[in-house]
Amino acid sequence: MSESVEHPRDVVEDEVARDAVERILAADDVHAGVRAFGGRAAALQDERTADGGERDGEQFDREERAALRRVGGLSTELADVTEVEYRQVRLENVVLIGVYTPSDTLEDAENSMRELAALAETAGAVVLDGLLQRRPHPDPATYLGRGKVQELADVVAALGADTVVADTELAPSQRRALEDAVKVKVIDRTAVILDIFSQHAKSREGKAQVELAQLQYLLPRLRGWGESMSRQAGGQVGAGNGMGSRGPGETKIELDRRRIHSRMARLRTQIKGFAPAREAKRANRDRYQVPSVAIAGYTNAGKSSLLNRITRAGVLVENTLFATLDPTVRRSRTPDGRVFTIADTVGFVRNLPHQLVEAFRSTLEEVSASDLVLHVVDGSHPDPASQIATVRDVLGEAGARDVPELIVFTKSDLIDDDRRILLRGLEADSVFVSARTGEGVEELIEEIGRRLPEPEVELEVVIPYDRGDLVSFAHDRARVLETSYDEAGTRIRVQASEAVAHQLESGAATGVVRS
Ligand SMILES: Nc1nc2c(ncn2[C@@H]2O[C@H](COP(=O)(O)OP(=O)(O)OP(=O)(O)O)[C@@H](O)[C@H]2O)c(=O)[nH]1
Ligand SMILES: [Mg+2]
Repeated sequence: MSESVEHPRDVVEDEVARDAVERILAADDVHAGVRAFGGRAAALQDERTADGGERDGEQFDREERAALRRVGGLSTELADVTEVEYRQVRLENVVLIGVYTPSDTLEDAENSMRELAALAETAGAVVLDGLLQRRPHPDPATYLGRGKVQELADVVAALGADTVVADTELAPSQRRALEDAVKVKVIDRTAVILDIFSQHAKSREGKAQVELAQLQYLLPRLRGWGESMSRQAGGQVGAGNGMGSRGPGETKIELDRRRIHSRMARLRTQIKGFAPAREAKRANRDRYQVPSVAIAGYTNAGKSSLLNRITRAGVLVENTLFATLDPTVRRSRTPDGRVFTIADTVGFVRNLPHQLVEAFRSTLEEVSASDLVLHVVDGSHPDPASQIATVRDVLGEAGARDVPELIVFTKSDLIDDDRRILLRGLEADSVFVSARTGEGVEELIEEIGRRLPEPEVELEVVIPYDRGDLVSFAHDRARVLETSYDEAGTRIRVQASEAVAHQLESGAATGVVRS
């Protein structure tokens, strides 16, 4: 049911959209209180490195002044917004909105908006503009202040946008009120993230997890034309009495609700059904006590690239958010020859919808069962500290708080020495690597070796020549220190876990020496 939607990005269309922004930015009307961004999608690697992302106050002012410039005659008629299109958000030309409170700095608010732009683009949208309002707190009824909502409606009409995206999770009633005022579809950050996940989910388990999260999100947001009637009915919804309190629209919603509930129940059962396969794999690793490393980190941090560097595994690397949704587990070795598994995981993002954390819990548990978390941080990101905090929050929620963590600043090819010093100050116990140039990767693997549990048994055995399988087993699961060839078979000296040692002993010809 969660088929992915293709959003072919037409270059020409993109240009036209940017033209519209240029045109609007060229004007200089003065409006205070709402800020706008020209900076696009700063969370995406190439955008940032391409234009350096630098802007001074003057540029910012210009944007601010231009933000609410009105262009007449371009309006999008609202035909029908009676239902939430949750599964295929079908974002097209969007305007982003955000509120920042006095406790947020402007810089944070901007970073968050740029990230929202990157998310919207990843979902397939073209971002036309972004508006920020400073307020003591978001308006409970309309998110932005009432006056600003009208200005937003004007901007939307002027730009010909068809969707507004709010940088928050809107209450269902806020979304409705905004939609009524702005006359185009309004969605929130959560819906965008869910949309990206549904486009990127590949495995059956991933798809089921995302669909469950989408349905959970949708449930309180069902809307039909019966909704206004139930509002008129003055809180009698669901009481089932009184004429007019149960229009046909509401009946349909009831029906939808029931269908959603039963679908969710089925998905939960299905997801539970996937657990045994994963547990079997994990149990097999556990049996021979193969140490496990999990790579975790913010989305687009460079996790898959690093895994590729470490294992040459050919994992999908993409300059897009949430490229990886299905955990990949590979094997690698420490420099002294010990085997460990290393797993890639789904990226995190601030305000990761809690429905998703819930739905991906089983996947995240993989992390909590590991011996070491490589917490990968994009060293070139403008705000690594808050990314680190976000990732630690989610790891905590997933029960991985007690797993030893190694901070890995990646993309070191993009940062200078000052930046290194700054990052080192942030996290003293960290390593720097570049998946692109390979810098620091060997040191990282050495560090992994130092931090993984040591095998406890040293053993010398002679394995008969007809048991080649046991010799390769030893190479696979243990650290082979010495090999020589006797008449009776292959003599090897290994360091191994108890379970592996036991296996080797049982197949050995003679001369088992334990130390
Ligand atoms: N310059 C540079 N770019 C890098 C480096 N590592 C990764 N990248 C780029 O960063 C982008 C994201 O890399 P991924 O490895 O897909 O990141 P990820 O953390 O797996 O991302 P998700 O799976 O989407 O959460 C890609 O465009 C990479 O080419 C690096 O060391 N240096
Ligand atoms: Mg990835």
